[in-house]
Amino acid sequence: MKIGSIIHGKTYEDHHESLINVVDPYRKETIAELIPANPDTASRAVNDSYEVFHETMKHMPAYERAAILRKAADLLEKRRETFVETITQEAGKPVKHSRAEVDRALQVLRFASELVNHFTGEVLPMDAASGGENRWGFVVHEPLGVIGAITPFNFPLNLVLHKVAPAIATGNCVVLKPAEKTPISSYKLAELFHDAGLPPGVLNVVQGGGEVGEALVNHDKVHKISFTGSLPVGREIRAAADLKKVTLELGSNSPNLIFADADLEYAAEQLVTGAFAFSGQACISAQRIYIQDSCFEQFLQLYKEKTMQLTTGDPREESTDIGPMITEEEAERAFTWIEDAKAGGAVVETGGTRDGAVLQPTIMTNVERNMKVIAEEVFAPIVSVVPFSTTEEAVQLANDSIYGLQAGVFTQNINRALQVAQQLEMGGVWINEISTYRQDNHPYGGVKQSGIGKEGVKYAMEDTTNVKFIGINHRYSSGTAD
Ligand SMILES: NC(=O)c1ccc[n+]([C@@H]2O[C@H](COP(=O)([O-])OP(=O)(O)OC[C@H]3O[C@@H](n4cnc5c(N)ncnc54)[C@H](O)[C@@H]3O)[C@@H](O)[C@H]2O)c1
Ligand SMILES: O=C[C@H](O)CS(=O)(=O)O
Repeated sequence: MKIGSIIHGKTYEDHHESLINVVDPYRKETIAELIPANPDTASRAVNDSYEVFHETMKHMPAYERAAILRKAADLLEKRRETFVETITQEAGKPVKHSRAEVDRALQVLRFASELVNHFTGEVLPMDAASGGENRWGFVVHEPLGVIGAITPFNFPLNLVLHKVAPAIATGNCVVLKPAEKTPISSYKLAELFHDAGLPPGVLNVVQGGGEVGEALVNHDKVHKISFTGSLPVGREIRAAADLKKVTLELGSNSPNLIFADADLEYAAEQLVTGAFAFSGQACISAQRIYIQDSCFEQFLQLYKEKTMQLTTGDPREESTDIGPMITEEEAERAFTWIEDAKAGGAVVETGGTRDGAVLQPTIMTNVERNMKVIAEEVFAPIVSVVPFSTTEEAVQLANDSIYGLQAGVFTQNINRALQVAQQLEMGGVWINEISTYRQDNHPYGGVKQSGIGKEGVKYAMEDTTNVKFIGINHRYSSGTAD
């Protein structure tokens, strides 16, 4: 299967000397060949979306946009298993987690279709200012135009839809550049939108690696870049984007704080999923667990027992909890971080071994604050368990990071929970829930070096519009527009 860029509903198969192999990370078989867009193709995709925006999309009424998004959701429901298989094949994601991703993607489309008809501006009380009598003021949201969406490998459907659905909902066109390791979901999604009645050119897809992403960032007809991916690439994009609007959804080393009064059994159970689902390759994966010292041993024991029950193997099997990482190189990189930490005195409580791209779920203790496994985004099934004594110390340890995306706090004391939630330097805090839990309707996006801007359907919709003010002096307004 060859996968090319999709422009105005047509697949482009540019002549290109170096095709990119899309590899099933578990079977290590090539499942598709990606034809990278050359600079002309990337530019053609943007120019086409720009024309379609001015000729069609900016005039499309809300009810039509809502209907297309609703139809897309219905089609996704019908094609659910195809997308589940695709995600499992291209990302190596265990099938039960792929199913959860598709179900969330469905909700993203439904939230977007419902919000379209309720997305309002406001009327301002202009006479709040002295001299403002006889005036009305309106705030309206206008679509930005063409949005360049650049996405990562780990949620190849849902994180794409977090950009595409809100942008369509507010009347924009999108040129999407999916991750080159997992481009098939996006290819199928473009087909799905076409079948749902989205006019050609509203969603164009350009295939390839970083250089194709750069072409979008540098194109003067792209009005906004919405990027999800790593911090180094996010930095480059921010620097190159000049005056374009940007949303950057970047990395994290998410902390989870467990106080002695918490339900330890529950916390341990949740944190097995929180740290190890999809081999820790989620930006809000639980990477740091801070546990009050009086119950450190009890928690660690429980946590180890539960972790050792995880089933490793073929991601196509329903019983598999842990499949491969995205590549063997990534598994090797994470493995060397474990070895480095061990050399510095850290202890592997369970796991710590690698077979090809499969890294066993690994719990570490005795980890020092500057070791990579805790200080950097590990993006692998590795979690560090660290004791604390006071609330103040727990907050200080959790905030000791360049990142601030999402955290979990486990305690039965609501006053403490709220106090800690306020003190954590995070985009989001969950109480009695893991950092890794996300619903697609809440605001989501980090502080510090975890990013800029928010997603979560309604919040992403706001970020895909220009806020325009229109005022009227109604004492002197008369006549008709033409
Ligand atoms: N905050 C979030 O919501 C969130 C969600 C998922 C993943 N992530 C982050 O994504 C990272 C893992 O994903 P990844 O390995 O695919 O990330 P990545 O940064 O390597 O790649 C992301 C995308 O950027 C493109 N790209 C690479 N270089 C580029 C450049 N110079 N200009 C423009 N585009 C470029 C890639 O081709 C890909 O499509 C982790 O750091 C993870 O935390 C964040
Ligand atoms: O990888 C980070 C993602 O934001 C995870 S999720 O799709 O939002 O759960």
